[in-house]
Amino acid sequence: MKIAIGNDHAGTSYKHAIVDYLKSNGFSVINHGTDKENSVDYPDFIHPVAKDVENKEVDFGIIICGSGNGASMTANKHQGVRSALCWTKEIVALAREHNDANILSIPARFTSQPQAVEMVKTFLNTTFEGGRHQRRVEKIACQ
Ligand SMILES: O=C(CO)[C@H](O)[C@H](O)[C@H](O)COP(=O)(O)O
Repeated sequence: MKIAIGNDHAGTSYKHAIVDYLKSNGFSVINHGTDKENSVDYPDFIHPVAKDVENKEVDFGIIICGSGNGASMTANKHQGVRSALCWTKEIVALAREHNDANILSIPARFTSQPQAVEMVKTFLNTTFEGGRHQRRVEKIACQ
C-alpha cells in the first residue's frame, strides 16, 4: 500500500515516527513534508499530499500540523479528498467506517507521538462500511 505524508514544522518529529512505523510494516511512503523544525507554511507541504490522493497516485494520505485544522482545511479543497481531523482512535475508526476518509489529519500539539502512531494503525486497518454511509459520502461532493 502506498501512503503520501506531509507536515509543517509542528509535525516533523511525529512524521518521522510515523514514517518509521510505515516503512517497517511494508508500506511505501512518499514524503512531501518538511524534515526540519524551522517555521514553514503548512499549505506548501499539504497540497502535494492531497494532489496525490486526488490523482490516485497513493492509497491514503497522512497530514500533520499543530492543530490539524490548517492541514485538513487545505487537503479538503481537493476533489475527491475526504480529510478527517482526528484525536482519538475511536474517531479515526469512525472516519474510515462512516466517512471513507482518505486522509488522516493529526494535531501534533494535542496528541502524543505514540497515540499518533496508534491512530495511523487504526486508520490503515479499518474499512469503509458502505451501505447507508455510501449514499451520504456521495452527497458530500458538490453537485
Ligand atoms: O495551521 C495550523 C493551525 O491550523 C497548524 O496548527 C500550524 O502548525 C500552526 O499554525 C503553526 O503555528 P506556529 O505558531 O507558526 O508554529
